Amino acid sequence: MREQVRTVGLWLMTGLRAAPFHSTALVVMLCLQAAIAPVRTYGVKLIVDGVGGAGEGPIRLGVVVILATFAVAFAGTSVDGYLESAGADRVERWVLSDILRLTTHIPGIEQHERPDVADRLSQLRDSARELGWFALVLFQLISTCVTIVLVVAMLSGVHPIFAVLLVLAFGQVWATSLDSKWMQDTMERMQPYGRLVRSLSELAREPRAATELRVFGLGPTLLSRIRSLSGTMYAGERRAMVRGLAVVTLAKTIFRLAYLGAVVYLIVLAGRGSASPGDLALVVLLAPQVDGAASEAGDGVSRVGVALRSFGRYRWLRDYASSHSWKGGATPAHDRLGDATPAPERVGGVGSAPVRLVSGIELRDLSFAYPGTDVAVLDSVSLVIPAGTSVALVGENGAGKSTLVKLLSRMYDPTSGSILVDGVPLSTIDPVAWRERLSAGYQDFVKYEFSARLVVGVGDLARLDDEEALRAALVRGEALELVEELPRGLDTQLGTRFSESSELSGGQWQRLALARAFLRELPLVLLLDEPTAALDPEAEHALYERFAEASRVAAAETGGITVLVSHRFSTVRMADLIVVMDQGRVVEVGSHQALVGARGRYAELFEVQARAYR
Ligand SMILES: Nc1ncnc2c1ncn2[C@@H]1O[C@H](COP(=O)(O)OP(=O)(O)OP(=O)(O)O)[C@@H](O)[C@H]1O
Repeated sequence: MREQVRTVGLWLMTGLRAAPFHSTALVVMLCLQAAIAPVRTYGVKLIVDGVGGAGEGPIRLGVVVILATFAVAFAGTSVDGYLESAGADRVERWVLSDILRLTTHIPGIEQHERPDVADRLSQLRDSARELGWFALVLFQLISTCVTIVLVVAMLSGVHPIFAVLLVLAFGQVWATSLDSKWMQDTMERMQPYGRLVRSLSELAREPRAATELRVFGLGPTLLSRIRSLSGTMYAGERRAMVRGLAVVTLAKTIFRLAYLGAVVYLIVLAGRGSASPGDLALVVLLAPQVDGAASEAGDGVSRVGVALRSFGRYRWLRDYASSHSWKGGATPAHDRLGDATPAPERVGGVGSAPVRLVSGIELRDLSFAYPGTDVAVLDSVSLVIPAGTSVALVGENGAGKSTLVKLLSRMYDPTSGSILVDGVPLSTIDPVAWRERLSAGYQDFVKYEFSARLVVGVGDLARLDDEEALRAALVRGEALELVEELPRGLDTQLGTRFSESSELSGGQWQRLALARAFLRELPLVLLLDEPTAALDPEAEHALYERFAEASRVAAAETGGITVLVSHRFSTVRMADLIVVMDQGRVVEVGSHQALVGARGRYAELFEVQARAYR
């Protein structure tokens, strides 16, 4: 119940913050409109009673009442459409930007890599439109409730027996909301199918997948998979729809029969002189209003249910973002989904990042399992990386190299053990400040579809307009010539999405990604995770020579460390320290010469590659 109250609180707060004027004006308009039909019917009753002998007074009042309702209806139809859509747009835009703000401000990447969390986030984005319509949904329900209260009050004034109809009207509301709940549950259950259909459909349209799909003749298979998944989804939804329709029809039939019975009873009373003709007119004219209002209230309740679910997800994201904000420097405990436990306070609070390394980085008995799993991907890793060294991580696929790189950039904190930066636990250093001291290049780099200047400049936004710095980074990334050949040089739009843009090859994109990594001068840690996989051997060799030079400068000036992940031993051998990993453990550490001399795992792997080149 407390959770529900918090969700409703968030709902109201969001509407009032995002569209205060529209929300308030809409409430007033809808309440006035809700009163129109019953009040107008009351005007008719006054006229009928006046004509039936009650005199001119009721007739005059009845006419005034009816004219007033027409005036309010006219004013309402002129402005409420605008209020509804403008208010809904404002709320939707506000919520969408808040979702983006919340997700981008989470320092870690768990929410992107953990399927159950990513699933919830995608559900939330899908329901952003529903959040936008929140004001309309809520206010329509309020308006319908006002109608019901007025109508039932009038009917009870005629005879108390009509109050019983209220109970049956709520039976209708309950049936409609049950119908909606079943439908929502089904749609939620079907959501993974929906997402799969969407991702398969995107795959079929994706230009980068076009060649492979054709070579492997995957088109028909993809199509039949999409059809079968859609079939499963629609069958589930149809079942829920039929079940809901049966319950709603039953409730409506009971209500209408009861109302009919009440009207017949009133006719009998009128025959005995216990009810006026105006009372009879009132009851007959109010019949469709009660029926309509009961159905509308049912729809309103079910839409409120949908909106509450959406706002429940929105609230969950807010809680998740706050418990994963790493306040106090600590990452949250690996929580169960939905149980977003607050981050434990850390003694000493957040530390700032050092400006230079004196002793280096030490991994002390470090183990790590990805959140939501209990497989130790890194297992009791202990390693000392002295300041000013370059270290290469090697090992078979899945050995844990990229995971270690993620931990060094504090995308995650270790499950146990620690990373010490000059003796200070990395988990106590502000992640944003720490990342300002890093730079990185990855194999699966991002192809930002920006201008070439920005593609490189995002590596250090402060130096976006520093031509000299950009040029130096391009030289180091072996990308200067490539940019000079672009139609508008650094200001050329890259990618395929704009008519004036230039598309690059995979290797050319990677050179720009490397230039980006080299833009930040003298980082304390330069992380290179297979950053040259798409380069030709000549470019790769030239690049590593420059990169070795850059690491020497960084080493001398700041004690900076370079961490390189690579499967190519010709580059690995240049590193001061080579770390061989196997199934999450460090199995050998040493220089190239020492490890070849030791005739262990490294020597074996090196020999296999060297033989292939002979
Ligand atoms: N987000 C994730 N969630 C759960 N498990 C993961 C995740 N990312 C990687 N793993 C698992 O962690 C293990 C180590 O993966 P990692 O990417 O660190 O290996 P790697 O040594 O870099 O491999 P490669 O040489 O293929 O790049 C693998 O078994 C992988 O399945």
